[in-house]
Amino acid sequence: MIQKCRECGKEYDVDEIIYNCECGGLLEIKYDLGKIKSEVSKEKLRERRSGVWRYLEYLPVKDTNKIVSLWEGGTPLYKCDNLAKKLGLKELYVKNEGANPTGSFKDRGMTVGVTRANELGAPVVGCASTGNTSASLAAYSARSGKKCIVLLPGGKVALGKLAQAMFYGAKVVQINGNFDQALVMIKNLALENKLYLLNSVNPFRLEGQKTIGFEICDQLDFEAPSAVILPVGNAGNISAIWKGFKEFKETELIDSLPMMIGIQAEGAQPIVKAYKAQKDNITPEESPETIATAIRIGNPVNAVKALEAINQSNGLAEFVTDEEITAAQKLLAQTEGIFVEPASASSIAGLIKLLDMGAVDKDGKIVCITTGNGLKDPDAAIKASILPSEIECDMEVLRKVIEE
Ligand SMILES: Cc1ncc(COP(=O)(O)O)c(C=O)c1O
Ligand SMILES: N[C@@H](CCOP(=O)(O)O)C(=O)O
Repeated sequence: MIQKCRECGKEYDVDEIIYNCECGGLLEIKYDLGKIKSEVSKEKLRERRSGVWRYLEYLPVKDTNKIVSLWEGGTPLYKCDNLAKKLGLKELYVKNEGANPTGSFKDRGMTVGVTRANELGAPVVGCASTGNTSASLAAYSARSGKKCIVLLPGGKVALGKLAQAMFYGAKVVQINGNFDQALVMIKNLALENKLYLLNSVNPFRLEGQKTIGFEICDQLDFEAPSAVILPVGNAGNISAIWKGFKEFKETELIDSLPMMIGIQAEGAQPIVKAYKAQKDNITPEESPETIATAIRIGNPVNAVKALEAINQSNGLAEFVTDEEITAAQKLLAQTEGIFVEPASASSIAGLIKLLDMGAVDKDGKIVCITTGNGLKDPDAAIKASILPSEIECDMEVLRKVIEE
């Protein structure tokens, strides 16, 4: 197991704390997949409890006694027949990552990332965040007795996420700036050795997130879906999940790969623009804006990897409007009983848009990933709801109201 630069191929020992190669390229964890193939089998994996650590052989951990876990992963893959019928689809699934311990997919990354911090003996961890990364890191650092510092874009973090980061005991600092600026600042602190950085520039964290791909295949009886649709912000998740699918295929646990479809919000779509212009890197957006605050990101650090995942998989990238996001959020809640935060609903909004454009095969096996729980952002949900009627304690009035 080594850290390897995706750009120049330079290799680094796994114990070296480094976030970018000296050439500036992003790092990836590489394994001896031949060895893993000889060690794992579908049956062996199935004997273990579901969750991130079911896939231990594929994870960069040396000392299992150092694992920091809140039982993350093992999230439901709902077959959504009501929604499928409405949209004219044969087979639609929602992989609901909102069911993780802190309510988002970030927990999969943090169990591995904070375990790495534990192995390295790092006493302080930190991140910049639009909300979920901070909520998750705060929880895992509490569990492992580490100090946690989070940098947030002031006034742009959903209430539930802010409450989580504060309540788990992190030192929360809000900047008068956006997420992209916060990430530059916290990375500077990491380079000054003030903390161990656990944003998605950290390749160990992303290894945990690739288990979403493993788990989808596992839940589909070791078959890959035809398409996976997910929201894209800093773009670590789509890259990680694609890596997961490829590793499962290389170790012969699946025999095909899905199209990776990334969805961004209209006001924060650097990857969509680059994809449509057939470029392999983005032009950063200076003032990203969307109701889906989790993906309000203009300069995604993993953009190159995400574009590669999309292109390698014959996938695509599309944007959706805030109105389409809110409509999809409601539709999913009211047809399937699944309450997700706005960013997550962009996967459903994207699916609807792509179906209208004829860009998705209606007969395929489609998986939409919903990345965060609806309770994270109560303001957005309440704004989009019909408010309760208020009445006196009078049965006559009540009867009238319920008939309206
Ligand atoms: C709920 C939610 N969905 C999607 C994303 C986007 O994930 P990524 O940054 O890995 O692209 C994030 C965070 O970025 C998020 O918090
Ligand atoms: N949506 C993210 C943004 C940060 O992304 P990361 O994957 O680099 O941590 C968040 O929840 O903060």
